[in-house]
Amino acid sequence: MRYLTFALAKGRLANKTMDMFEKLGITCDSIRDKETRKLIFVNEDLKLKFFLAKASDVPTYVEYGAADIGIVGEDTILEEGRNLYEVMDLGFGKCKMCVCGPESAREKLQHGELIRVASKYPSIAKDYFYNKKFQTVEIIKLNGSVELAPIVGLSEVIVDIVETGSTLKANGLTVLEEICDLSARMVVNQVSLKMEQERIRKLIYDLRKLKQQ
Ligand SMILES: Nc1ncnc2c1ncn2[C@@H]1O[C@H](COP(=O)(O)OP(=O)(O)OP(=O)(O)O)[C@@H](O)[C@H]1O
Ligand SMILES: O=P(O)(O)OC[C@H]1O[C@H](OP(=O)(O)OP(=O)(O)O)[C@H](O)[C@@H]1O
Repeated sequence: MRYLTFALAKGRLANKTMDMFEKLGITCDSIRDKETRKLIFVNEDLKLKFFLAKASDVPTYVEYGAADIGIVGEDTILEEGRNLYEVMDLGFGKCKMCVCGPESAREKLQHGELIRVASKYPSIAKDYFYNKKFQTVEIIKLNGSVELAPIVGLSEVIVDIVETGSTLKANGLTVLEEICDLSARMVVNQVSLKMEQERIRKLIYDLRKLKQQ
């Protein structure tokens, strides 16, 4: 039997993913070890491999077949636009993609003024404003701590993930428009889904049952 390989977005989703797999009896030695510099973990008995990758790279590994299955946020899937099968909403990692800024930016949005939009998600931001038609925007790509941008005058608004809203609140910002709900998803390589149909379908079936409990 060949190995089935999983690419997990490292960071906050990886632990929740392993919690979910452990409930199905799928474990992996030392993947939880915070000290380890290892990136790949093997379960010999089940013929499974897990590797931890930067979230934005997970869809790339899966599209090229370096991983059969990926677990990643829907934000990353939308942003990367790779050819994948999205097979399951895992029900954790829930948050919203929003346009945020100081209250003073609301009017600029309503009047369709030219605004600068800072985001880790330039493609999602571009699509959102393109579909709104009347708003002209300049998108500025950032790589993190995006809430800084309106505070220091880099942009009028940001497009970013909001979960509890505490980062916005702590920085005097607010949600101005909601773009979409997000959660963690399971994605599958298109060839793997055909070649490993039985094992992947069984996994999806088990995860669905677990979700209903
Ligand atoms: N409050 C939240 N903030 C950020 N991401 C969240 C939140 N809640 C759920 N998520 C989900 O977790 C995913 C991973 O977030 P995490 O913060 O671990 O990595 P990241 O900051 O996107 O990656 P990196 O630090 O490599 O840039 C996000 O893509 C999103 O789908
Ligand atoms: O609504 P909240 O619960 O406050 O969560 C949202 C914050 O969390 C994320 O940042 P992250 O911690 O991933 O750091 P980053 O900004 O450097 O990506 C996101 O970009 C927001 O800043």
